[in-house]
Amino acid sequence: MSYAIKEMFATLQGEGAQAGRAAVFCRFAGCNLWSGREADRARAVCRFCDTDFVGTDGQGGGRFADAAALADAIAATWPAVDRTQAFVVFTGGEPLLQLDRALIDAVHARGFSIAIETNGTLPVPPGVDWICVSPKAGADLVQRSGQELKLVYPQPALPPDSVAGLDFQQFWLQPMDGPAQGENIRAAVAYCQANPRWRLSLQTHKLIGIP
Ligand SMILES: C[S@@+](CC[C@H](N)C(=O)[O-])C[C@H]1O[C@@H](n2cnc3c(N)ncnc32)[C@H](O)[C@@H]1O
Ligand SMILES: Nc1nc2[nH]cc(C(=O)O)c2c(=O)[nH]1
Ligand code: SF4
Ligand SMILES: [Mg+2]
Repeated sequence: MSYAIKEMFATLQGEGAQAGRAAVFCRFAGCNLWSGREADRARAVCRFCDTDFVGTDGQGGGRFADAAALADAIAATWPAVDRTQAFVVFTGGEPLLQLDRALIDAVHARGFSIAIETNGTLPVPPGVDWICVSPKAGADLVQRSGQELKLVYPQPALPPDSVAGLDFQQFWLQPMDGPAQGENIRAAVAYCQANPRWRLSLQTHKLIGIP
């Protein structure tokens, strides 16, 4: 199968439990909860997205003919000589529209540990080493287990309590970026203080101006 990639770049994971870790980000094109067009945002299921995932025109993006071609490009993007910590984050868009066993195996064969950022509406195939699910109000949650659950906050129709019983090791609240960001940060801090099972995830890459 071929893969449509919006962009691919080396950076640090900015969010959640792995924040600060060197990573290759591989951003798949397309999502099942929004077309990515601003004209459709107001009637999308997911309306607060901070990401351009349309097309294949970003840095390091393109169409990759097969798993070996994409895995080679990921390996070539890893920034360090030391490959023992090689780490790729599959994101998007929604990576589970395209990520398959062939790609997981090809990336593992090149020595990478694999993380995924997903909205949880599709099952994660076996072999992914670190599953981060970020559930969305109004979308059915299919992937109900993993390493971290990262809830963008607030989503009035999806309170933290409603997902706190799922089978994850860690629970994160990530303040929604947008016009109310300041207020959302304050509300998330207050929620974490009152409910210590939840931790605050800041989007640290935005704070320091890296991708
Ligand atoms: C762009 S999404 C791509 C992966 C997948 N579609 C998902 O939603 O998890 C990557 C991460 O950014 C989060 N995110 C998207 N828009 C955001 C916003 N406005 N503020 C804070 N986090 C946001 C998502 O919830 C997800 O955890
Ligand atoms: N540095 C950095 N960390 C991230 N963590 C999750 C991201 C995403 O868009 O999925 C992201 C991103 O876009 N950049
Ligand atoms: S599900 Fe993820 S990629 Fe899709 S619109 Fe929402 S935040 Fe953006
Ligand atoms: Mg992002």
